[in-house]
Amino acid sequence: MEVKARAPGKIILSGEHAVVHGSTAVAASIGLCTYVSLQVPPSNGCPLKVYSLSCLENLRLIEGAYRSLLDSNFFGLSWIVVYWDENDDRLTLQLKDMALEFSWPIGRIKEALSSLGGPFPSTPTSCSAESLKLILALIEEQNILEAKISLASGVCAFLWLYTSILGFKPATVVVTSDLPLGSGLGSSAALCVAFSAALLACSDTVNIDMKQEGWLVFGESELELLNKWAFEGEKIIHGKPSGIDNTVSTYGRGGNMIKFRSGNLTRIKSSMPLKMLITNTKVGRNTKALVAGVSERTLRNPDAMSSVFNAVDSISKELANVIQTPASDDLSITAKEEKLEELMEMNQGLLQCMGVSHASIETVLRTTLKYKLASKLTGAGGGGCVLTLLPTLLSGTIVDKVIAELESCGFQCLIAGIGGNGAEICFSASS
Ligand SMILES: Nc1ncnc2c1ncn2[C@@H]1O[C@H](COP(=O)(O)OP(=O)(O)O)[C@@H](O)[C@H]1O
Ligand SMILES: C[C@@](O)(CCOP(=O)(O)O)CC(=O)O
Ligand SMILES: [Mg+2]
Repeated sequence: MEVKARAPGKIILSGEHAVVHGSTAVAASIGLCTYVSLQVPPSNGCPLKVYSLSCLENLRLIEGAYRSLLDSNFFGLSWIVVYWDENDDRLTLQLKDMALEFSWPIGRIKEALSSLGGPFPSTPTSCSAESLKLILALIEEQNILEAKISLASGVCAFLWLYTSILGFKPATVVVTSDLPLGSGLGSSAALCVAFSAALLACSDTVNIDMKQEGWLVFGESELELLNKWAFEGEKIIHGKPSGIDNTVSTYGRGGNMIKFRSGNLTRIKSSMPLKMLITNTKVGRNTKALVAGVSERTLRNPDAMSSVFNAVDSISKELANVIQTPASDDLSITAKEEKLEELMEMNQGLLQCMGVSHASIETVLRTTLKYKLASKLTGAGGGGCVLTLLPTLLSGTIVDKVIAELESCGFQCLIAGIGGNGAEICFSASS
């Protein structure tokens, strides 16, 4: 059986970092997703597939399934039934975009992690420091290249989610993504949401008709469970996440945005067309380190930082109001856009106070300001992506000029659809 899951990335229009400290933030999903395919073989001893001898070539497609071949003669033709062999049971994770594969014999995972007691799919549980150590030991055995060591946290999150939700079943899991990694567009959360969605869909906890075709959405209670598991994965990657990224990636729906504060979401409907240019500075950074940096600054300057976080809270609430309030004779779309630009600039100033801007971000701000366009970083900052509001009346020529100038600095620009769908799953018979 194969289950596929997809989960979108996000942009934060206001409130990143401050949201970790209890302020309101406003975010929306974008039309770039992470995809997970999970292939689980049938339980041991069950025939995996029946082939006619003329299709024997196809057997080569099934790695490691040769040992228990059973010859039979069925309706006068020669057929071969292929059984899954327990000794070949492996858990394999392929990170396609990085051309990386991790693979462990199930016996080895059991030996290392059975003390953790999984599976407990309906009880989202945090990965303790001791459990993390055991998981890291399994990853170290795979000799991950130094240059790709930052991926280890994603693999840890995978092993924790996998063994907690499905236990010690063999499977092949393949990950691909449209999202740039470590750029502020929420690739870590999209990964955890897509993993959790695929795993829960395969578990006995979630009641879903596997015969339905096309992309499916979980019901509300399953979405809540999915979001909680994804948050546990995000904790392994971010250290101290607010939960906004996994919430947006789980619950995004039909043009909605999300207002988020202290774990609670309010869906908000935008009453205006919102077009954002996303500029990826391509300066790599790590959310965990940036979030920890803001917490350290807060410990050193509690009163000043509390004022900064309060100011961000007011900006996010105001921004949500502007987005929701319909345009009228008294409040034109242009006036609303000017208000948004001002709020974005104020938020960016406060992000600088938190110490998460970067020279490359400042270059984007200066470049877009030449065209009278307002910008702010999105996500954790320290490099990564910057948002620029593209007002409705802005000519296509200006947009082209800004993009050309930004790209001449070595940055990469894209205009993504805002407010797409959240997590979805799809079943298919394994090929
Ligand atoms: N498609 C993916 N494949 C492997 N790891 C991923 C993938 N997407 C995200 N990750 C993990 O998430 C980390 C990036 O997360 P983070 O620093 O929070 O940045 P962001 O969430 O903004 O992209 C990566 O270093 C990796 O561990
Ligand atoms: C900085 C923060 O507000 C957002 C981080 O987003 P990203 O991982 O940079 O996409 C952290 C969080 O809310 O968990
Ligand atoms: Mg992240």
